[in-house]
Amino acid sequence: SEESNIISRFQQYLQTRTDHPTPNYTQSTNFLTTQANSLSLQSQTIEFVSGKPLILLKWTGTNSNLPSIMLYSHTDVVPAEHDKWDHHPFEAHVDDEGRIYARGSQDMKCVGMQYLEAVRNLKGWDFQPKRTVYLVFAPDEEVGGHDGAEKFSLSKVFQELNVGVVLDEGLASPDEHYRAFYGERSPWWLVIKAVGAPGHGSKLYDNSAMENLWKSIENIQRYRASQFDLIKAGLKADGDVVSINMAFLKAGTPSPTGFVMNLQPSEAEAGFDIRVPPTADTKSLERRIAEEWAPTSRNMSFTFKEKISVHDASGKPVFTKTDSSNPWWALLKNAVEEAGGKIRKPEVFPASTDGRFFRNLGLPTIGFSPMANTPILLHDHNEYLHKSEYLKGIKIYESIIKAYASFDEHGRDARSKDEL
Ligand SMILES: CSCC[C@H](NC=O)C(=O)O
Ligand SMILES: [Zn+2]
Ligand SMILES: [Zn+2]
Repeated sequence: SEESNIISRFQQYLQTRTDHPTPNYTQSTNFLTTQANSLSLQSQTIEFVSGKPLILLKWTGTNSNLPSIMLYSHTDVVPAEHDKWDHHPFEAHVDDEGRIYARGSQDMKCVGMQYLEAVRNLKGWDFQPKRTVYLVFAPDEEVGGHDGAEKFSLSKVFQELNVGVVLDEGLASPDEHYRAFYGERSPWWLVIKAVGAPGHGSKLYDNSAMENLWKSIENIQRYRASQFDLIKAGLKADGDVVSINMAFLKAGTPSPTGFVMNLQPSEAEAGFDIRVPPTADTKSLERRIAEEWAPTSRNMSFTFKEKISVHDASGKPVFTKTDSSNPWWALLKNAVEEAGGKIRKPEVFPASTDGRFFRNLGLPTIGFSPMANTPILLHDHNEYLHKSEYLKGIKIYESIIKAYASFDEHGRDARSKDEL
């Protein structure tokens, strides 16, 4: 039946082994270009970095002067610990309830495939887009996007697409409302290091490396709790506070049986994943890091493994407007509603997506993955998406693509008057 063909195509994509650390992009590229050919979409494979292909598909609009629509997704997925799953993460097993289990079923092979299925249906109904629609399948997102989306966003190829609006990934929603994202927090990956005099494990003295680091961790923990309390009290959403979590601790003097127990080490280090909302007071956070978390007065220093600015080149916080200055937001919301979906108030994405590279250019970019009634399982064991939600999502994209591709005002110029 038609439905089983749709599910089987999704399974085939899920079965491509694009998991890190060694994604097989040859497999995914072959699959996607076969799909593109079956839909008579022009396809191009571009390697900004050798071995990391980006697939660009084009559905030409009747009015190609209008800025185009870019339907963006990444092809790579995070690793999966096979033995901790109920079903093999790359088999795409469908259980009796209709849940499709696979790494990438939520993040975000669902979205990439739903774009294709929606285009297939629209073509079948002879829908003619006014705007050109591009489908982009990019590599490298899960490891930072520098060899995929970033190079693409800065390329001549991209410039020539004259993109007016970008759709990228969002998150599943446990309730019946879809979620959409107009911005995202920026990762600051902080490493703090303490040094101090070594000494006998029995001795109480000031200024050991461990003590110096410990004081920082205590301070960081208090700050973390203050941010988390805002969420717990219902005052702020996940994406609206600064999150900070310890990623590693590195200290101690190794011995054949573990660590030397009666020696206080002369160096100690800890790493933190900090996420900073677009409108955060970054100056005060930087001051906090330098003066409280890694003060030189306590023999400490710090470096960033990653520090993505929350600001654009002109110093303004990066986010996409969702007021009347951005017609793409209202078009999306209405299109989702017309297809029978409900959409929540737009939010700040708590982690990072490739969408940031396009938002940084000033392009309206909305993060959206149509998965309602679904637990958030991205990067988790037993990631799954229910068949019926997947199929519903295709209808949602048909509606969005129809609305976007038919919109014939010069949307890009209407986007944010104070930026022009
Ligand atoms: C700095 S790029 C990191 C990208 C990654 N994205 C999805 O999980 C994240 O950790 O948010
Ligand atoms: Zn993703
Ligand atoms: Zn991811």
